[in-house]
Amino acid sequence: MSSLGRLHLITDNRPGQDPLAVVRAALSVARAELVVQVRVTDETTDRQAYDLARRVTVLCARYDATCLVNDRLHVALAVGADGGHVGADDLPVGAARAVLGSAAVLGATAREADTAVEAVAAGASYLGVGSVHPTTSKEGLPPPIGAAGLRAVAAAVSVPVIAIGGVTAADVPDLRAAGAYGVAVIAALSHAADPARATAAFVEALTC
Ligand SMILES: Cc1ncc(COP(=O)(O)OP(=O)(O)O)c(N)n1
Ligand SMILES: Cc1nc(C(=O)O)sc1CCOP(=O)(O)O
Ligand SMILES: [Mg+2]
Repeated sequence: MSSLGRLHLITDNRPGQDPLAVVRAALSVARAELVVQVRVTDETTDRQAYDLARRVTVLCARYDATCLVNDRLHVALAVGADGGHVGADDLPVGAARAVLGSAAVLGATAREADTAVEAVAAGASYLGVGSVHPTTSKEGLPPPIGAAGLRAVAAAVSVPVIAIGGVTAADVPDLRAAGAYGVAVIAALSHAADPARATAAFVEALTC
């Protein structure tokens, strides 16, 4: 069985957000079960992304948690992160694998079985699959694929499938039943009144 964490916290560094506070709270509860994916806005400079990713990498190391960097693989390499995540507008999966090396964790976004199989063949070690539900955290996405779409992708691959898009802790049982290994969230943790408590609800649902 894969040792990849089942709860993926994707950072939100939009104005008014405090990504490091959310990461600290989530790590204190989920510990090594947490994967933090450092995702920054397009307006964020590489220097700012580097500073955030460096801090997150240090925090994750204290808990033996995994730190990934979204899109900006040079930042992942520069801070010594565990790997990265790429989608359709980023480096192709094979190129990303070549950049990160064979030992890195490499996630790829997939919405259908055929692209999922291609991504795994090109070197993806897990897949981010969605959006399973409507989300307010990313614009311009195709319609949600639901649990049925997730099931079709999960049945086609043997790497961990991480469900993404409008996921709450209450959704976890259905998503696991559809083949999800874990979930990736922004709002459910970053916009929670109590991120530590919200993390605990996810951990319980993912590990029971
Ligand atoms: C776990 C996970 N799944 C999917 C995505 C989306 O990646 P991408 O399609 O490249 O979109 P951006 O996040 O870069 O806007 C993800 N980041 N993580
Ligand atoms: C970054 C991202 N990618 C998605 C995809 O479907 O590819 S959905 C998404 C946003 C997920 O945030 P929330 O948990 O707040 O819905
Ligand atoms: Mg991307």
